[in-house]
Amino acid sequence: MGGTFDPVHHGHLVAASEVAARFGLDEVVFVPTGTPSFKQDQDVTPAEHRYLMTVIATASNPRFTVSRVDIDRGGVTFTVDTLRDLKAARPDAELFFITGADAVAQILTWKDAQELFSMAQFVAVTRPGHTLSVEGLPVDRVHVMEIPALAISSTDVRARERAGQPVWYLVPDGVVQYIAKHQLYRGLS
Ligand SMILES: Nc1ncnc2c1ncn2[C@@H]1O[C@H](COP(=O)(O)OP(=O)(O)OP(=O)(O)O)[C@@H](O)[C@H]1O
Ligand SMILES: O=C(O)c1ccc[n+]([C@@H]2O[C@H](COP(=O)([O-])O)[C@@H](O)[C@H]2O)c1
Repeated sequence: MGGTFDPVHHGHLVAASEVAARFGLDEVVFVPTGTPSFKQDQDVTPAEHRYLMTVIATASNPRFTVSRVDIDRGGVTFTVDTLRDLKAARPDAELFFITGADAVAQILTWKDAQELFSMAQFVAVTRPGHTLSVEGLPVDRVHVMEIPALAISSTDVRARERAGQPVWYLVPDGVVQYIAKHQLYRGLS
């Protein structure tokens, strides 16, 4: 599952769990972006914080792991590189790339877009207020999956932190504590 995870929240975790159940996946690898390609105009929290929060959030699920490939590669993150690195590490695996329908809606503008569809199947998870137009996308390689309505976003979590509002139960307890310990999101949008 690819995302900026700034921070990871229960919407991401429910989505990963639902997709794993629907497609019978052995493992869901959370891959926090290095420098997200479409968020270069935004302040993004340093990758090590996003990575550690994702490790904390997924630690209790034996099928959830976290990969550093996008962080360690450095530079702007492109999914074509993510998939190449994951495939190199697991040559026999059939890959499903999970991310939000809002992101998949723009997939034709991603780097090496046509190549992507031969490297993995794509699962676009929807959340309240986001739908996906599948026009122009190969229907046998892109699956849309509705996730039980969890209107949680990282943007909202950051805004709540900034405003001194609680984020308990929107993100895992360990992530609440990590945010407080490192005083994240006090000055970010
Ligand atoms: N509550 C949710 N339900 C289903 N999918 C979600 C939910 N929140 C995020 N996603 C999807 O997960 C993918 C990766 O998430 P990302 O790290 O960008 O989180 P986000 O909450 O969308 O962040 P931000 O608000 O900062 O844009 C996104 O493409 C997004 O659409
Ligand atoms: O490869 C690309 O060109 C590309 C462009 C935009 C987004 N992505 C990927 O889509 C996923 C969701 O991105 P984001 O910015 O919504 O967190 C994440 O894994 C990104 O690396 C990939």
